[in-house]
Amino acid sequence: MAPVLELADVTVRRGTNVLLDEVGWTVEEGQRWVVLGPNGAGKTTMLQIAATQMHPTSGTATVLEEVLGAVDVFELRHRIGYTSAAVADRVPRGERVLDVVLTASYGVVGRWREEYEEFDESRADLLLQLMGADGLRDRTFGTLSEGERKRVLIARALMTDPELLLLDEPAAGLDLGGREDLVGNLGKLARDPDAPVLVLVSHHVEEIPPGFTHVLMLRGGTVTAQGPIESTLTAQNLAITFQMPLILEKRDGRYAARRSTT
Ligand SMILES: Nc1ncnc2c1ncn2[C@@H]1O[C@H](COP(=O)(O)OP(=O)(O)OP(=O)(O)O)[C@@H](O)[C@H]1O
Repeated sequence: MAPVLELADVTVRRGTNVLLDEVGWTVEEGQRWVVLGPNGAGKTTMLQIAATQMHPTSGTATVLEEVLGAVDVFELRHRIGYTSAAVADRVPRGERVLDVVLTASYGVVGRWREEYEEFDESRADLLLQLMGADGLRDRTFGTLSEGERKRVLIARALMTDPELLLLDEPAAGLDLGGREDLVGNLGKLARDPDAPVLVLVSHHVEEIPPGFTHVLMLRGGTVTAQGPIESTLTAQNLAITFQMPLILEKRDGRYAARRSTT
């Protein structure tokens, strides 16, 4: 089966800055990836390429078997669910939550004159329910807490029944309870064989939901480690990535890391 996502020697340059440096990465059907790295590592840039929001300066990015630069990205975007701080910023604050989810069907933010079927509304309601946000459907987006917004945006990202779901720091800004709820929901999604291929960007190993299968670590635009999570998510690889001696623990499918003082 062809990979869902394939980056080959992908480099992104802005002026003299190298945001990504000859990155190679292959994501296959059924896999659930976490992308870890410190601030400024290039995680968002990598996800923007996967989401077809950015093209590489050099190298080849193939998303859902289509090569970026040789395809109508607007058609391709329909097959990709994507949440990020930038997506959240584009949602009008006065937009009704149900419409935030519904409008994904047209790839727009802000409901205007599009027509929706009853089926679309039922699906949006179901997804809000799946994310534990069904009580919010008639609220406006601007009145939601940070955690509630994240849930709504993941429901939105799932609306088109995507083949690839890209989540850029979905737990950022959440309190402990909110993070645990989110990790629980993403863990359920990770274990669902019908769920899309998942890629989650995070700074923290504590945010990795159980069921995630692979990890890619990035520092300064360069991949420091990648592969199956069991063998690749090690204290040594984390220490190289975060440039700090670290202790890594795993318990009940969850990870925790802290600085080593020895
Ligand atoms: N347009 C640009 N011009 C110059 N440098 C840029 C530009 N966009 C991003 N960068 C730099 O590229 C690097 C990678 O940015 P990116 O947002 O991909 O990192 P990140 O790993 O997602 O970081 P964070 O964890 O802080 O969100 C950063 O140092 C950033 O300052």
